[in-house]
Amino acid sequence: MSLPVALTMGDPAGIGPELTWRVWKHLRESGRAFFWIGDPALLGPDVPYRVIRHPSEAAACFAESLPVQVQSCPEAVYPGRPSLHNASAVVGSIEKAVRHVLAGDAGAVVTNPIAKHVLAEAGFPYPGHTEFLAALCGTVGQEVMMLACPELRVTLTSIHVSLRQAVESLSIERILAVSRLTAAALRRDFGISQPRLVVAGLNPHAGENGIMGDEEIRVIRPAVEILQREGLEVIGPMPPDTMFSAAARPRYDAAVCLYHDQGLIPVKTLDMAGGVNITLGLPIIRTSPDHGTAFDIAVGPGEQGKADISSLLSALGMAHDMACRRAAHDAQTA
Ligand SMILES: NC(=O)C1=CN([C@@H]2O[C@H](COP(=O)(O)OP(=O)(O)OC[C@H]3O[C@@H](n4cnc5c(N)ncnc54)[C@H](O)[C@@H]3O)[C@@H](O)[C@H]2O)C=CC1
Ligand SMILES: NCC(=O)COP(=O)(O)O
Repeated sequence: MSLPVALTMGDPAGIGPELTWRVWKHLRESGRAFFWIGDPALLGPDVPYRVIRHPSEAAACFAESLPVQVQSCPEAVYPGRPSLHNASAVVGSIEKAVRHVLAGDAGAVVTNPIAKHVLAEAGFPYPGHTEFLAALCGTVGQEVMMLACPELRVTLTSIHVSLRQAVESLSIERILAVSRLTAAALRRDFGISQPRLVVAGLNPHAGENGIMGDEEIRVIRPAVEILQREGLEVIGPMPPDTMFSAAARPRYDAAVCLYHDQGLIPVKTLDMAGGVNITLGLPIIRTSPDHGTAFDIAVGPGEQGKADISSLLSALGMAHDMACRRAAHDAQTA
């Protein structure tokens, strides 16, 4: 990918600023340029940075300085103490990143973590990046959350809703839409020409023939059968307690899961450090680390604390790989 990646600020009181400069130090010789849309005051005096006006300036200075497009925080930032008054800057950074990618000036958006409850309290009407990005891209309703680590990929039929809402909103149509989108992304962005999916069950033992819940009979199995008739290699509903075992995982390329924690617990348990959050169903590429703001370990400007940079590194690497594969796929199918 020749275009630089746009990296957002995230919550300035979280670990995003520390991760950003440490990841830049790690990648500065790699040629995989990114620029940060954030407040330079958060970087500390020892991090060389260069203010850029346009993403096209990022690659040339990347080896020497962290390219920054300035997004100032209106209020002083205290590590671990998020402020409602900085919400506008957090949101502004995301908006700018998306604008750059939609304009063709950046190759992908990678987001640093935000605190959803803080933004909500400040009046932000979206439960997370995923829904906001869909709104910014004009693709509301098509967004799907994928979490991926080397051992496992999952996609979700519902995202930031209560468990009750996730179950109530489960439908044949939703499983079909998410499965089709997952298969398309595996082909286009992950280079898997014949994707194999598994759809999770919802109930213990996948319902045990209806004695422990009937969603498998009414909703999940009919959806799987439709997908199979379409020619997709898909199995399920599979009992959720065994489908993520080391023996089961090689049977599929992605698992379609029916609520947030059903998919995210196995990924984060297997690989909290290396997991990546990917938004499917957007016209742009977006990835993020799988973890949150980690306010409990956030440190001041330029300080190095306990934060593990692996997940942000994986997110940047994944964005780059997806862009390369997508370009090759699109060129082949054009
Ligand atoms: N993509 C995003 O913007 C995400 C945002 N969040 C937000 O983060 C906030 C805090 O959420 P939590 O559930 O506490 O999850 P969290 O991931 O921020 O923290 C959970 C635990 O993991 C540790 N941890 C997280 N990332 C780490 C890293 N890179 N290195 C070392 N330790 C790390 C933290 O110190 C904490 O003990 C919430 O407001 C939530 O909305 C959560 C997940 C994703
Ligand atoms: N648990 C993952 C998560 O909540 C991230 O959401 P988003 O901000 O990427 O939409």
